[in-house]
Amino acid sequence: MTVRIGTRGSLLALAQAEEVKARLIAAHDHLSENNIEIVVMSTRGDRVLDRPLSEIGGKGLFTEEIEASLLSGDIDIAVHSLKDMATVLPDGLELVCYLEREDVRDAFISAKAATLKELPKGAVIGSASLRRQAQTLALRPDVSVVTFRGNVQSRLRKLEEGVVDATYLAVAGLNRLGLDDPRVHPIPVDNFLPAVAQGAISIEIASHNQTAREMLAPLNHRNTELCVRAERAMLKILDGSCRTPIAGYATLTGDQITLRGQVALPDGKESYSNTLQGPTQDPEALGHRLGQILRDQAGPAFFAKLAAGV
Ligand SMILES: NCc1[nH]cc(CCC(=O)O)c1CC(=O)O
Repeated sequence: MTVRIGTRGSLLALAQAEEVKARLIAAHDHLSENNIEIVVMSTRGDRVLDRPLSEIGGKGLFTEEIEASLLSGDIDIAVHSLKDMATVLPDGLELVCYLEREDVRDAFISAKAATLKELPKGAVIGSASLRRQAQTLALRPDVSVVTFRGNVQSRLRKLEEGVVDATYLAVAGLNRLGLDDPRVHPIPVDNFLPAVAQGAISIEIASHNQTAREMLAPLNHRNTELCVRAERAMLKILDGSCRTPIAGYATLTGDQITLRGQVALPDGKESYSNTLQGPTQDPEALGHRLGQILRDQAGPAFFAKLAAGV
């Protein structure tokens, strides 16, 4: 039997698929280079590069083709950056495995300054993430944020070409690619709360695929799973559409999860944050509660402004 791993074709996605392959081989005597195949797929999100993700319709953008192949049995498992995954999966699919989370922080990337604060007045920052845009404008209302998409390498190239003065990338992605660059300045999470599930790799299977489920069980990192489940439950309450700037980060101490969350307007002029603790028995309940608290805190006027496209 050959195990087929589906993935997107970016260098980061490939590195993540290779990591899962190596872990499977290490965990199972019957698996080797000879019976695990990495199947590279192109998704709509990879092909449309000239528009912000929030405009093309975030949900399923990077996953549709891969998920169809899981359901048809053309592949057995799919490896994803969990932060790119919708909170509700199509029927018949499941996330069954979470690898230990990498560095969760964003990095500020610039040759001109080590922090956003030190950038010259009116600087131009490239980012397609509404969250990073909102967090940036909240700290520096004078800068402009321009849409800036593409894979990690192409974004670094645009920085080199001087298209922008700075950009952001997740430290996890840079680490997985082995990129060590003097322009990379990790930002403390307290100053710039990361995206929900940032730094976590998750593995999706068709629910009926018992073989895949059992094969992946030894790869699961329980603490990561509990934290990202709480984060994603919060995200689900606040917005499934990717049009709301949302940040969330959970940590675990003993049997308690501490979950921090934030919602903001894209222009950075309004932002609401809160922190809540709850037991590891029910990460979803914690996420739901914090999501509801943030929704009440922000109030109907906030969501009306969001809907109006402020
Ligand atoms: N949205 C693209 C994406 N999805 C996952 C990562 C980085 C790795 C991770 O967070 O797991 C990135 C690039 C980035 O935001 O810098």
